[in-house]
Amino acid sequence: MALFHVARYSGPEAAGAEAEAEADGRARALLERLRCRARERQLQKQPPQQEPSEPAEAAQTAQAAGKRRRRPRRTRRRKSGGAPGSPHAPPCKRRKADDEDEDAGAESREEAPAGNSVGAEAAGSPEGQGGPPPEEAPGPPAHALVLGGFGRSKAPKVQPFLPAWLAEPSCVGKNVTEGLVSIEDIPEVHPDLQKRLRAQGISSYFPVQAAVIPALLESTANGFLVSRGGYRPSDLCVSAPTGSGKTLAFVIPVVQALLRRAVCQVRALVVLPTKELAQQVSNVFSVYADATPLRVALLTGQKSLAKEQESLVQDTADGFRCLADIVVATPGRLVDHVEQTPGFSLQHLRFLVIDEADRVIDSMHQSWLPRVLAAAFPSEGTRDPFALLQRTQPRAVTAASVCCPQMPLQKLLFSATLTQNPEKLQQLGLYRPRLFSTGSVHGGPRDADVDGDGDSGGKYTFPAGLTHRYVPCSLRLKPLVVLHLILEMNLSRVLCFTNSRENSHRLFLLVQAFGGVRVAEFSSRFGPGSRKRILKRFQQGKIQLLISTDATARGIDMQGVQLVVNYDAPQYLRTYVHRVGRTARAGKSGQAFTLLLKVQERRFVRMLREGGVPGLERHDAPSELLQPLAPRYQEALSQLESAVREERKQKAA
Ligand SMILES: Nc1ncnc2c1ncn2[C@@H]1O[C@H](COP(=O)(O)OP(=O)(O)OP(=O)(O)O)[C@@H](O)[C@H]1O
Repeated sequence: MALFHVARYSGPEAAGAEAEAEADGRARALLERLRCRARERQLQKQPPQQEPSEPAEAAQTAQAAGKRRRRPRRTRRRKSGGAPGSPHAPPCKRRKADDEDEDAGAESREEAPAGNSVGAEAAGSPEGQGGPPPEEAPGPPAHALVLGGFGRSKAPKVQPFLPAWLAEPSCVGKNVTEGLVSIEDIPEVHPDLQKRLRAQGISSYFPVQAAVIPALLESTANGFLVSRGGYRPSDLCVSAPTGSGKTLAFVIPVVQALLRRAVCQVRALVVLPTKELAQQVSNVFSVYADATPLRVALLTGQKSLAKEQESLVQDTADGFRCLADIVVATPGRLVDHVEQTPGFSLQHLRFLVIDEADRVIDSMHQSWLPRVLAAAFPSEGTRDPFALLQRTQPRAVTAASVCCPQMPLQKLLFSATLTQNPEKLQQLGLYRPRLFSTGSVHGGPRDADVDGDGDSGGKYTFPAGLTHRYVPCSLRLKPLVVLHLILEMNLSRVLCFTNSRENSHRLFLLVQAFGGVRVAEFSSRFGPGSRKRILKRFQQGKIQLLISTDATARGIDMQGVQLVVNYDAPQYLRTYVHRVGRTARAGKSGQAFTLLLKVQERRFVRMLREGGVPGLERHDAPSELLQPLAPRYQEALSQLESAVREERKQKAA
């Protein structure tokens, strides 16, 4: 079968003759079509029983008419675009011309229906004079689908169809300084924990805590086994801004629920994406579990596997004894223990908390969750037949399934940028999930380009005390602008993000060579111990400018960060949300500056506008203000060069 039709160009005369013949043919076809139509109309007027053979004939005629009706379009196309392969029409242009022609045709068809054009042409024909006026020409049958208008009409935006639990979340207040609920107003919280909260300087709950804590406590009101009404508790998803107190929203109810436990078993597992975050959350658990019999274990790889194993299980004469009620872990290290630690059991797990859940979902390819679930729900063969609680995967409720008590495993997901993509959430196997969210039902940025994963599903909520600015500048002047901002504003705690550890290191060397700023860098170049020390020194105010990769962008709670500088603009909104969220935490104010090259400006401004950033201001760094720093900067640049050369030599040696 030929894929292309090649028409040979046979000179202007031939082309003219061909055009004439074509025009003639078109006129004949049109005439024939009008005749057919007139015949059809006549037939319609006559009762069918008078002419038994007519339907078939009419069908044939209609078919013929249909065939003929298609012909003019083909000729028109040939006429306007030239023959395929013709030198007058290069292939790609021709296709465009075809499209335009088709579009225009479609549009004209919509504006002036087929009947009209026929009518116009029929005005000059004998049948046309005798026939009904064009507007009386029968249109397509009511049930027929009329295609067309693809070109110009604006396609309506496709709204994602969300399941009810995502479409109708329980709304949580956005602003942590408004709608606070005093500690006494949630009497369900254990008095000892209330005392602890007050000792930490907390007198009221932030909105997300006031919403989530009672909901979680309700699901454990009847003990570990079932929630109110005897049903399995719902899994919870919580989406609230950075610094809005999500950590306490799960720490308080988990600690309270476990207070009643008789035997030490791993009953709460908290999974976080980085070591630093896991350490931070473990510290918070320790504060609230301190005066209780509950024990917290941290599994991140900061200590050796053997040391971590010692904190988890004890090998006794009667068998293994569990030493931890709450385990806080990073996914990789958790899997190591599931596979290599004898006696480490997750069969009594009651809570699985996934903090920074969207990031953890992104790392689902590491398949840590199936392994954890396999350990939590043992298969038939590996189940202890004498265990009091026989645990099975959640399934349809039947008389048989409720006859013996089951320890439910409740999943709790937290993030400032929780995915709204039902398909991604489905990977977690959530049971009757419930969403707590500060945002409206998300329908904003298409995750794909704003977030890179196509799933934020909407605009994000930012801390109310955060101001967003961008500084247009050239690549050469970026470091100078950072120095200018710090020195001009006289800031004591600034966090500066770059997109790579190389960029962080170079900027660090440059600022160090410039002098006058207490600077440090933070990236995967350093081991866990050094990283911990750097963060501590930053917390203590010993470091004025911390230059970091995205390793500190998520979840890290550092007190008193006044300014976040995006030295390298983040590619995705989700990254921006977390980076700038290191300031303006817990109702405080803070500033975020993003340095933008000319080529980045448009996309970035659009991304933030679509992402729900409340007012992005432009901040110019005029050259007269940068000028006084220039000589020192030039000197620092030459020092940087020699420092880099030196480092290369050392690496090569
Ligand atoms: N009710 C409260 N009153 C006062 N401060 C609080 C309260 N709850 C939490 N905080 C403080 O607010 C800060 C931020 O809390 P937290 O780290 O839990 O925020 P987050 O929502 O998890 O932020 P991120 O999304 O960045 O991880 C912490 O320093 C915490 O001690």
